[in-house]
Amino acid sequence: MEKIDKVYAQYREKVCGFKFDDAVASVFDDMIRRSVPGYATVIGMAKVFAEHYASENTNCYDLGCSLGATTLAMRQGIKKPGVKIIAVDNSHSMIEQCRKHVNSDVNEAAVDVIQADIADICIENASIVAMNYTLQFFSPDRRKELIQRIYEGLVPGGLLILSEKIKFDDRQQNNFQIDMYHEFKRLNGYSSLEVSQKRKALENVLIPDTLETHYSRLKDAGFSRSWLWFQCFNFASLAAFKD
Ligand SMILES: C[S@@+](CC[C@H](N)C(=O)[O-])C[C@H]1O[C@@H](n2cnc3c(N)ncnc32)[C@H](O)[C@@H]1O
Ligand SMILES: O=C(O)C(=O)C[C@]1(C(=O)O)C=C[C@H](O)C=C1
Repeated sequence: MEKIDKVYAQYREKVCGFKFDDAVASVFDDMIRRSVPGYATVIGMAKVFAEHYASENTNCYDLGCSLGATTLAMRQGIKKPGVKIIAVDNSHSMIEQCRKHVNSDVNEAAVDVIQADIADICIENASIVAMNYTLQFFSPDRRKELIQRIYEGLVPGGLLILSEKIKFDDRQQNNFQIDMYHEFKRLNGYSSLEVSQKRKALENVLIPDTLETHYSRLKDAGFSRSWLWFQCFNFASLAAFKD
C-alpha cells in the first residue's frame, strides 16, 4: 500500500532544514505528487522526450533521480539500441528504493543507479539529461558550472529537460503564484500547519531562481535554444537544446 506523507503533520517546536532521509524517502511518491503541480504530466513526458531524442549508443542521465520516476518513464520511451540510463542521487535512502524500482521494472534499456553527488559525476555522450526539481537544491554559486558541464556532456542535437520551482521578480505575481500553490497543497489534503512547517524546512534549502535567470544561465553555457514547455503556478519545465 502507498504510504501517505505525514512528515510535517505534527507540530514541531523547532523545524529543521529539509533532508531527503528515510522518513521522506518512504513517503516520497505521495509527497511529490501532492506537492508539485503538474508532476505526473512532467514526469510522464520523459517517455515522449526519450522516444524522440534518445539516440543510438548514447547515455540518458537522470540527475537527482530520487525513487527513479523519470528514469522509468525514459526507459519506457527508449526505442534505439545501445542506450544506457544513468540515474544519480546522493541520498542513500532514495537510491536504495530506486534500485528496487528499477529491478522490478520490465523495460529493457540498461540502467546504472549511482549514489553520488551530481557535482562529482562525469557527464558524457548524453543525448538526454533530465534534471527534475533538483537544481533548486544545488548550491546557487555552483549552478553555472553544473549547467556548463551538462552542456559539454551532451552530444550535438542533445536535450536538457530542466524542471524547477521558480520565483518571480514581480512581487504581485510572486505572491499570486505562491498563494495559488499553497491552495493547491491544501486541496491535496495538506493542513495549514503542514504547509507552513514544510515551507520553513525548505527555507535556504530549496533556493528557486527566476525563469530569466535560468534562460540566461542556459544561454551562457552554450544552449542555442531553451523553451518553456510546461508551467503550473511556480513550477516550470524547460527544454534546452545543443545544436
Ligand atoms: C525533488 S527530488 C527530485 C525528484 C525526481 N527527479 C523525480 O522526478 O521524482 C530532488 C532529489 O535530488 C537529490 N539531490 C539533491 N542534491 C543533490 C546532489 N547535489 N547530488 C545528487 N542528488 C541530489 C535529492 O536527494 C532528491 O532525491
Ligand atoms: O513542498 C514544497 O513546497 C515543494 O517545493 C515541493 C518539493 C520540490 O519542489 O522539490 C520540495 C521537496 C520535496 O518534498 C518534493 C517536492
